[in-house]
Amino acid sequence: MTEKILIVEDEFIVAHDLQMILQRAGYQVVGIADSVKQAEAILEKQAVDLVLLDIYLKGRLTGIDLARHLMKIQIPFIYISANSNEKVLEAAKSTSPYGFIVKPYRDRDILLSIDIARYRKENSHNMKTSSERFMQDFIVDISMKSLTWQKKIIAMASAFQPYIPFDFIVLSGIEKDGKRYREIGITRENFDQYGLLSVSEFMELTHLSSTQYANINQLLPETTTDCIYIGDDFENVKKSVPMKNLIANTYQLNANLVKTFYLENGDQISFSFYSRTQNIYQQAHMELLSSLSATLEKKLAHIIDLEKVGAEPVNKKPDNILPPAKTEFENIIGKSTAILSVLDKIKIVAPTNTSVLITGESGTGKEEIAKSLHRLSQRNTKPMVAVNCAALPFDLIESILFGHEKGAFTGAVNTRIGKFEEANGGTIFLDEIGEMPFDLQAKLLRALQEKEIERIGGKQPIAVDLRIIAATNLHLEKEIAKGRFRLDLFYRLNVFPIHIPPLWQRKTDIPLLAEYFVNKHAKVIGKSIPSIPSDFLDRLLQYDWPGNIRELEHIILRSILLASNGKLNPNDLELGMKHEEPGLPHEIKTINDNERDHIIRVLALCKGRVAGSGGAAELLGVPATTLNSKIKKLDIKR
Ligand SMILES: Nc1ncnc2c1ncn2[C@@H]1O[C@H](COP(=O)(O)OP(=O)(O)OP(=O)(O)O)[C@@H](O)[C@H]1O
Repeated sequence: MTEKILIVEDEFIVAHDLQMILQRAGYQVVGIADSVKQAEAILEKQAVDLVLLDIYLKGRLTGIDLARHLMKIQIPFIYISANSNEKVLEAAKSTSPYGFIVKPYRDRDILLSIDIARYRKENSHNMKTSSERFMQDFIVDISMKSLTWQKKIIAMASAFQPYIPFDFIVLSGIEKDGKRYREIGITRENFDQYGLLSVSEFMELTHLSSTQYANINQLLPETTTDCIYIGDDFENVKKSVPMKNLIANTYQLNANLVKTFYLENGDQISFSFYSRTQNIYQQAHMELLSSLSATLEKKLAHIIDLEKVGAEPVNKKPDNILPPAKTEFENIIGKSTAILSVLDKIKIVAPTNTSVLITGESGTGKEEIAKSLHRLSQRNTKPMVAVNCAALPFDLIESILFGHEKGAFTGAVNTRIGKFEEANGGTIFLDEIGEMPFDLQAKLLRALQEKEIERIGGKQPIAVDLRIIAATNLHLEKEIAKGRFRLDLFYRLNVFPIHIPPLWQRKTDIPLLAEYFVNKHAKVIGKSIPSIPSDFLDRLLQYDWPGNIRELEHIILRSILLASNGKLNPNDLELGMKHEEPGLPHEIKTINDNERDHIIRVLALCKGRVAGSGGAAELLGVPATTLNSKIKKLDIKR
């Protein structure tokens, strides 16, 4: 089918140039508009598959205004603008475009961006239908299981979580007579661990007497009208509905989505989803619930037994019906809202073929997330090949990625298979993608789009079937604004972004991580550390963790090495966590001298051990072979 494209551009010459490019490539141009008003008139009359959109147009309204309308009516669009400064990009980004082309452009930039937009559209469509299908099947399935109503509710909540993230749900039932409310709360305790909360337990938690509770509830109970409350709307609804205010304050919640289902027997069941994450609920969440309405209205009566809700005691302990988190994410420790939402995202995207861009500061666990994505994908029997783009020698990078033929250049004595071919059928993990040389970014983009690579000196392209996961600790939009990163590559990679927050934003994970690292390293080192003293933990919690989880792990490893009589000493932490004040040191050392001194200090700490767990190489975060060659080069002697 020929895609129908609308051009919204106020410069006549540019608009006609675009039209020629598109028509030559076989696209149908359904119109050219020079203002938002004119574009809206065409959109009303014509079916349009894609809009090419300039930012500054005739009239008061800009392309960004039209973009908001296009978002609503779900028509993909690509910006074409001469303005690529950070501010414009930020505003454009908030409208979720499918691409951004900077003027002046070449014909192939336009065509490539349309290909990328098509890729993104197919992905979001597949993701939407697969989540709808999954939830439909799940609801039917769980309704037929012979489980208690409590277990069924928890199973359903847990299935909803990746698609409609929440920290708390209020389930309200209104029976046929319209009078009696049945209410129950669902709390998230951990990944795939939920607890049910009865009204009396909620009263206990909030120190309210039944009269006080009844007063609040009678004033205005939890609402049942379908609505999304985010930002100011959430603040306002808290003021007008005291029950919402109480719930939000009790669990530090910041957004709410309400959806009611009308059962065949006349009962109504309403779901009020709450999240700690601000602005999290969007129209897409409501649409997913609406698409499930028919199934839910038929099946909910077999899942939630309103007669029993409120009449029976609920489980106090978190219930756990699905396989425990350990089997899925055993390498990722943490139960902060921030890390749980990362795990939810992994769960959604892992089984698909979608490209993922992982962002986060150094040492936040980007590589661990990439490993989980691969492990939970259908490609897990094939390799995941990791490439650190920052560590590749500039002149060899192309050959390392794509391979070369024998004799392709001086020194190419044998044919060499590149990382892309090595990862065929599996996943390629491009770490530190922001460091990839600009020229090579075009080749990478071509490889991704055309699904084929060319070895240096090769005569024919080689087909590769890969899933790409990229990671960066750079702000890629800033790199784009500085002209160091390709905008089109960014759009191709950033199909499903996962941001990992730094450790200081999820300090609640520190005790769990500390316990995990103490157990992991004490065992290998052969020391018994039965517990973590509270003063040691307090000290860890006070620190601001500029180096994230990697730094936490190293500091704990070093405290274990220094511990005597099986007791971790908070004073040992001082050593590791002290930060030099910025500024010039008294004595200016060469880089080599500095490196030499640092290695000597770490070797002394590890009693001269280079390799293995607890060895200097591990503490320094380099392979033992690298450290050995540095020791030799820097002439470090025992
Ligand atoms: N949630 C976690 N649970 C347990 N270990 C973790 C977690 N996150 C990270 N780690 C550990 O912390 C260390 C650093 O993680 P990782 O290498 O994945 O970080 P990164 O973000 O890729 O760093 P960089 O940007 O420097 O490449 C690793 O040893 C990893 O196993």
